[in-house]
Amino acid sequence: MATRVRPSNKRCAVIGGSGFLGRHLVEKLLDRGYSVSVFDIRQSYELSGVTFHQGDLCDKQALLPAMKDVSLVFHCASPAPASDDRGLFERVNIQGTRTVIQACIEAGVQKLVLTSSASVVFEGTDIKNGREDLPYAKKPIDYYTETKIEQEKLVLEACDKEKGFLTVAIRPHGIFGPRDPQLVPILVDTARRGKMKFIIGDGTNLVDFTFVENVVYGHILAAERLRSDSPICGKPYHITNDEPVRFWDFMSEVLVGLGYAAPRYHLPYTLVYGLALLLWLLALILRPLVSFKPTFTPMRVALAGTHHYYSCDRAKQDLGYKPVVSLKDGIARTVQSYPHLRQGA
Ligand SMILES: NC(=O)C1=CN([C@@H]2O[C@H](COP(=O)(O)OP(=O)(O)OC[C@H]3O[C@@H](n4cnc5c(N)ncnc54)[C@H](OP(=O)(O)O)[C@@H]3O)[C@@H](O)[C@H]2O)C=CC1
Ligand SMILES: CC(C)CCC[C@@H](C)[C@H]1CC[C@H]2C3=C(CC[C@]12C)[C@@]1(C)CCC(=O)C[C@@H]1CC3
Repeated sequence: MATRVRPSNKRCAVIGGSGFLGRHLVEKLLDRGYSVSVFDIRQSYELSGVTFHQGDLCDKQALLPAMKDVSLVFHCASPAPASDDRGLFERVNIQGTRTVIQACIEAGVQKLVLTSSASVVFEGTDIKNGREDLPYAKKPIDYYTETKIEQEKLVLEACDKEKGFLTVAIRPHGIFGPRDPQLVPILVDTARRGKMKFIIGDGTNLVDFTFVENVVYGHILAAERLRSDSPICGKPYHITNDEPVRFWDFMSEVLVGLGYAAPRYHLPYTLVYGLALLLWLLALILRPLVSFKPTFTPMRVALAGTHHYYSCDRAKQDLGYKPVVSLKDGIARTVQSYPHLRQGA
């Protein structure tokens, strides 16, 4: 009888390992002595100790070789939230996640850690110190969020202690840090086009921004604590910097750090949201004729003008989580890492 190689505890796969969070996770896993197999639609770097498998996660046959002899899988791939391609989100986040689960089970993987999002409970209105028991958004703000909800449900429902397949979901919020492709680049692009002069609302809304290394730490703690006798099986966990900050203070600190002026003039939230909605509708109607992408989408306006911060007490209690990098240090390291985005560069 052929003996099955028992997957090594220190061998894992990162789906989405070429992306912003994925690559930081891979680097930390290597530091901690793991050998890593990366599965991604693109290969963005080379690193010793990492085996790359390029492919679409919707393709089980492509996934299986990346999971060979692997006991632990991190799934942090998703189309970019800025896309408005509903079909793509459904195919990758929902069908693709089903395929990931099937491939894990077929390959004998024991643990699956999903990168979900705290936004799965956000409907565009204030959330203050939201806990994990808030209901999923009934009216998600976009297709990205809609499909992240389904994705999280699929992964958590697949947790099966009897079969030895354990799952957990990490819900980060507003990840930032070196190599982030969206938050700082979008902010700087908006500033360079002279559109970062206005504060939406009164500017006092509190938001979580989470330094990427804290998000990575939360993932690794969850993976290492995931055992059939632990309380974390099949549960979601908020991972934040645990330092809610005024949205506009955070934006101003990054902008000023990079040499741009901080926004100063206030605009009423409802006015900007209404205009963003109108523009979004216009873009939809005119899509067959002209294609334009408004800067202030309803989703961005909602994120910029409301409170949305989350409690990470559950992660502190069950995972022993505590942020490893403060917001102040995270911002300083982020600003330093973008010399090419400085004013005048
Ligand atoms: N950034 C944030 O603020 C937050 C992110 N998250 C979640 O964290 C995770 C990582 O996000 P982030 O690192 O910012 O995103 P990135 O876009 O940087 O990384 C995602 C990676 O997945 C790849 N990918 C996309 N589709 C497929 C596919 N079909 N098959 C294989 N690989 C694919 C992407 O390739 P390509 O770039 O070519 O599409 C990219 O390399 C996501 O699940 C996201 O939902 C949650 C909360 C906040
Ligand atoms: C144009 C400006 C008013 C705002 C520019 C900054 C935004 C690009 C970012 C501010 C909050 C960010 C955020 C996300 C993406 C980038 C921002 C909108 C997410 C939607 C990314 C994916 C998630 O799961 C949730 C994030 C919430 C915060």
